[in-house]
Amino acid sequence: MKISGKVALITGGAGGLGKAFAAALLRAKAKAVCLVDISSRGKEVAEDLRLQYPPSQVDFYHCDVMNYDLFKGAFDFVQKRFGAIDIVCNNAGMAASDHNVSGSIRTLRLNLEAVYFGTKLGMDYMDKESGRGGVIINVASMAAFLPLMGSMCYNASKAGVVALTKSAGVPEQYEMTGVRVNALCPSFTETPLLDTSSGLREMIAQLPNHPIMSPEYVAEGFQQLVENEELCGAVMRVTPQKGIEIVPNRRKDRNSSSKL
Ligand SMILES: NC(=O)C1=CN([C@@H]2O[C@H](COP(=O)(O)OP(=O)(O)OC[C@H]3O[C@@H](n4cnc5c(N)ncnc54)[C@H](O)[C@@H]3O)[C@@H](O)[C@H]2O)C=CC1
Ligand SMILES: CCCCCC(=O)/C=C/C=C\C/C=C\C/C=C\CCCC(=O)O
Repeated sequence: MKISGKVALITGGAGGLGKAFAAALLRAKAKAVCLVDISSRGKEVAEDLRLQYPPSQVDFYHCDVMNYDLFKGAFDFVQKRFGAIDIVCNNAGMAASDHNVSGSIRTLRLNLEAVYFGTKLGMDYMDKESGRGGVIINVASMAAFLPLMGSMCYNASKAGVVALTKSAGVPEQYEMTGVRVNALCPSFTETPLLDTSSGLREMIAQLPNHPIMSPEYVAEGFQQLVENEELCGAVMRVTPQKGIEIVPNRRKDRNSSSKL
């Protein structure tokens, strides 16, 4: 998809990766980006991006994406204000250690359930019947493949996002909806999330060959998932070791006798 002139909605847009994704779209001349976030920091982030990237429009919509009705309100707001939605990025996320039961349950709800809400809403608003087609990028993590010790629910939520995205992005579905759905799986990236779990930075420092990536580098992968029309149901890894790569997809050929 050509980003120029398009309208995007990014959850967790006040955070490290969300801001970098918004900036990448704005550099590519998106018409408008709406940052959807539970943190009021989103107001300053939107103002900062607006000043950096005129004449694109940057809005902040305050909402908890774990509440379906409130999240739907964000879609209604963007649809009404700009007449269409083309790009949805389900990026809001959190982590909790296994010792923290309520935090772990909240992690599953935010990182997986809210991504389901955002994927469903993205399809409802962008499909060929009510919209003009579009693309949804769900932010998972390398933790979907290589579990981070001490955070079962974080790892499970991210593996769930990969499976959900593959299901939503099967070619048969795309033919009906005109909406591509892809997953982005970064390794450790320099954002405030790394400071929300005590001992995490020390744990990363002990991993061999695990430099922390910049959000701008991860945003290069994000932009490819948006722009490349070939990618649907795709899972992209972004790591300092192997760079930006698409995980081979065994179900790519819909005429293949094996659907596995
Ligand atoms: N930083 C890293 O090393 C990696 C991060 N990720 C994923 O990237 C995504 C973005 O994370 P970061 O930018 O790193 O973290 P961050 O903490 O900077 O940003 C997360 C944003 O989500 C927002 N948020 C939290 N709960 C919300 C809710 N209920 N409703 C709406 N917004 C909510 C926060 O206010 C924050 O602005 C997450 O899904 C995370 O799991 C994936 C791989 C690596
Ligand atoms: C190779 C896996 C890369 C995963 C990258 C990623 O998603 C990073 C997430 C950052 C923070 C949150 C994840 C889990 C933290 C929760 C608990 C860690 C407990 C640490 C401890 O001291 O036990």
